[in-house]
Amino acid sequence: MGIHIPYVTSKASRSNTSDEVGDADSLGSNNQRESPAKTTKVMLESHEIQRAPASDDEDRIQIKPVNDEDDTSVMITFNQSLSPFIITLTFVASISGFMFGYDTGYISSALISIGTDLDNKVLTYGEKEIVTAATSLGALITSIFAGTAADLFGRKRCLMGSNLMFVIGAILQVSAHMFWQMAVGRLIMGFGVGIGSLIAPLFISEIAPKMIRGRLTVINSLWLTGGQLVAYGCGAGLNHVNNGWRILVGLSLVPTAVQFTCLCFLPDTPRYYVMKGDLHNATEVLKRSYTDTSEEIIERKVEELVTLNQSIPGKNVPERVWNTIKELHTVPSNLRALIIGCGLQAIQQFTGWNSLMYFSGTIFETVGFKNSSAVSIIVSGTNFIFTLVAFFSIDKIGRRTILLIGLPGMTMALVVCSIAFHYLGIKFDGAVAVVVSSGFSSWGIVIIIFIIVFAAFYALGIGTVPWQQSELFPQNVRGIGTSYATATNWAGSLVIASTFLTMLQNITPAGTFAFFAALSCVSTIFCYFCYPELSGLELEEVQTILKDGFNIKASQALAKKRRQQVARVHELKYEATQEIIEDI
Ligand SMILES: O[C@H]1[C@H](O)[C@@H](O)[C@H](O)[C@@H](O)[C@H]1O
Repeated sequence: MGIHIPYVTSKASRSNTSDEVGDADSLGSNNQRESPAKTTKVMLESHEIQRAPASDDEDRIQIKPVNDEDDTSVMITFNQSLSPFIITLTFVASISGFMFGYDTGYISSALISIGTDLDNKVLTYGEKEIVTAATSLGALITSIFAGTAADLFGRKRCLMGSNLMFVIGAILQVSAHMFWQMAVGRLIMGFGVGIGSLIAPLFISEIAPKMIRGRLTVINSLWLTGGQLVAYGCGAGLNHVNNGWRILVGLSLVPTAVQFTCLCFLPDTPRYYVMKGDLHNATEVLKRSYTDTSEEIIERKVEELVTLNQSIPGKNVPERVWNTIKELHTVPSNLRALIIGCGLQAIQQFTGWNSLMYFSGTIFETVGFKNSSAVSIIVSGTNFIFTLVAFFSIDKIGRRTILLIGLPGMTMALVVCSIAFHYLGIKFDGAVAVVVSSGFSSWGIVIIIFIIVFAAFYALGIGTVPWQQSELFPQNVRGIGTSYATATNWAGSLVIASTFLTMLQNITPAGTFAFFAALSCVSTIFCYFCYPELSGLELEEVQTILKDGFNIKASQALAKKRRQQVARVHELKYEATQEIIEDI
């Protein structure tokens, strides 16, 4: 029994699509390789299906293997549902996301419950800023090197190294009685956070089937925002427990231990094995990832990875690193990718979200809410829920669209908060905030509501999209390119964490929120002009889009077309399955 799935040739697809996508198609088809016009056999749900040359244009599946890394991805996608092995790898790698979230989240409650436990005195605003910012500083330092380290030592070993940093950092904090020990513990924990924040999305993007790469990467963000939520929840629960903050820090050892143990039994990514010349392990991992895919396709996939690996120039490691850095800055499409990658990460941080993450307890206490932890849970819960909304919309609605909904929404919410803070009238008496109109205020309610609205728009767009950074860069500069972008994230986080409370004091809360609103507004303009729609695009298409400009219109047309094609593949898959069922 055979079902005919018409074969695609790039020539045919080009002639078919030119009027639909105009510029986009001519951009997308530049470097396409001709698919062999021969009959290929593929397996669908253990039944043999034949791909035959198409006789008429209408029936052709217009998916063309055009990317820089895997001609085989389309075939694999056709044959393969998501395997338990890929799900396991994704979830284990995402524990780093959880650690990122938990470690940046617990500090808000800990700052309140530490009381006089360190140096027998209440922490000043400056000391609070140092303890908070130490983690961002640590993360900044390691994120600069983590991309190169991942290529040298492997993604898995880097993640395991980050686990060790988490353990050392947590032990130092749990046993701290002096402010400086606490700060050093936070710094070392930050080393782990920086490595994990870069490697986890990279790891996931390297093992994910292309068509759902966006979603699987958002799983890491879901764990991240989930980690923040859990930290707030535990923080609220332990608020009145003596030394509760020590338990809060100690709890972070659990996910670290789980990840380390799991990683002992799991492999690295196929791409890393190929880089090391270990083709046997690369093949094994691919086989376990794509259990329904034929050996022939797996072999071709490995060959493609090998070809790509050879395209990185240089005889030895330092030369290759140097050439990669040069290529990142001198190839125009890479430079544009870098501008977008770093730009989005900078926007994510400089629009102020983390000031709420780190200091929401302090802010809500300032506006008169006694149960500040409960409000913080609502805010981080909103962040989590809207990351879930992003998970469902990032591939369907598209990255650019959700960004351009999110940023104006954030601007509006920040403007309202700024106005409300103005009328609430907060003054600083030394380091202590004093609300001018004491008692319960309706402006306080407005602030809480619009901070929640801000959280929703943030999580939907800019909180999630920048972590898709791996797709911006071609394989040969991906490690270093994502390192730059991640380092930008942590540099921004560091600046915000170390200046926010000082800003509140010096330019007032109204001024601080107005400043963030202005940055959100400028960011909307940046994204409107510079961020193309990348959902559903093959990686080489991303490069081609960025070759001679940001090509927004062309990218939108191409993304739309790719979505239609994927829908058509699913339709065909369904029809084929139906036919098999009928035959039985
Ligand atoms: O994407 C994440 C997420 O939005 C977190 O809530 C935030 O704290 C991080 O800084 C950010 O990178």
